[in-house]
Amino acid sequence: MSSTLLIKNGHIIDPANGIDEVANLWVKDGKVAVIGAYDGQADEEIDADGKIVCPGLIDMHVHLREPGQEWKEDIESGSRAAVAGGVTSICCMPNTGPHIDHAGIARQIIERARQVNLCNVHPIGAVTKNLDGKELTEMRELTRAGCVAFSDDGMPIWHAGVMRKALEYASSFGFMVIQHAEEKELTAGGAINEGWISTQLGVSGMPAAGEDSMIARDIMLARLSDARYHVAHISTKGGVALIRQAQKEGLKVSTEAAPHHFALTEEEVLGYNSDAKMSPPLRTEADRQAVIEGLRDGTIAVIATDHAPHHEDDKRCGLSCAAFGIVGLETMLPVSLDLVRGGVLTMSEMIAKMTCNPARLLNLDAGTLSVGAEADITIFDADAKWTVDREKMVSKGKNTPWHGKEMTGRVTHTVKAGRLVFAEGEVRG
Ligand SMILES: NC(=O)N[C@@H](CC(=O)O)C(=O)O
Ligand SMILES: [Zn+2]
Ligand SMILES: [Zn+2]
Repeated sequence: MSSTLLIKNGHIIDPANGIDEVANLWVKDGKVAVIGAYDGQADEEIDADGKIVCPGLIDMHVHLREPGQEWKEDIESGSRAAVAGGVTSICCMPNTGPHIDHAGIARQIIERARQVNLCNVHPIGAVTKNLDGKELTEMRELTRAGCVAFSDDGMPIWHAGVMRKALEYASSFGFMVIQHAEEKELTAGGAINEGWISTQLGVSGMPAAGEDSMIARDIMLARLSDARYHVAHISTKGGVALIRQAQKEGLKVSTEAAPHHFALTEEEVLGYNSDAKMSPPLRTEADRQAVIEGLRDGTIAVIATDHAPHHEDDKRCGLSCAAFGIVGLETMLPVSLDLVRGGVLTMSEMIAKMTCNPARLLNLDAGTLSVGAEADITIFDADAKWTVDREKMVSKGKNTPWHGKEMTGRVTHTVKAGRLVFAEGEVRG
């Protein structure tokens, strides 16, 4: 049976197709059918007057914790948090238990995500077995099982020889290696950024040089093999400068920034707040400004959350011992809208960093409102105000640094393949 959905009078922004206009959007049988005037009767209507209608958001850096740590998050709760945040496609990192280091686990995750049936879940395969940085996984097998990139995220690919092989091999079939850039010899034992705040608090720090030196080495390796290299969650001024230079040289190097790294600084940890502890850590104002400049000039093509849910027990044990990571899916959009309000990005540029840009890097068939495309659509009110309440988060993880903070901008509807999966503050299905 055929079904139609009409999204009426919304401000449609589709960066991939250069669309930026108030119009009607018709969805037929789960696909984008028409943008513009069209007379007809729809089975379902959404009034999007005064709202923005864009391709469903893509978050290419998420920790779903399943299999292995389902008390922190699972594929279902993570998918629910995603659609509550307007996200219709997520890439999940392999630091699960077991790790996504063989095809069977990747297939299981995809199968479970299909059962949950809320958003697309694309696994990222491990670079090395057990994420221990020594022996490469069966990378080709992982891509055949549905993995869209490779990373040992949580851990760096430390050995230069292993990294070189991974870059060469992944690139030979067009995939990129995503590096958690951290020189552990410099960061071991650290909990927050190294600087005057770590000194004042008496907490061990992680110097920016730990991130910069790994990125510098990797760029040399990417140059050596003309490989596709992507830096996860970039946080330092030096790192952004290195990536910018490598791109000028024509290397196939890209990066992403997480909302916390362009919105917050290390001052968040002054009250020993472990919900502001993550890896890489919140840095200085100069680093934050450099990340913002990188987003502005295009060096940083993608906004990705690094959604890293943890249980209370892993967080409420003091700054030094608390787990690294914060949740991000449900606050990604309003925090990023500050870039638009601050004149850093146009609305279309911001949306591109969460839709067509990650889709291009990962070869995903998503992130556009092209006629005939799967109707994954996010509708939001850019001016709606709401207050973050950790207890009301859809994610199992309540570890947000924004608890009690007012946000401007709220997702009102999320549509997945033509089906309303989030509306009126409720996840459906
Ligand atoms: N970002 C974090 O602080 N934590 C991540 C690991 C990671 O992204 O490196 C996690 O898995 O908890
Ligand atoms: Zn990481
Ligand atoms: Zn991560």
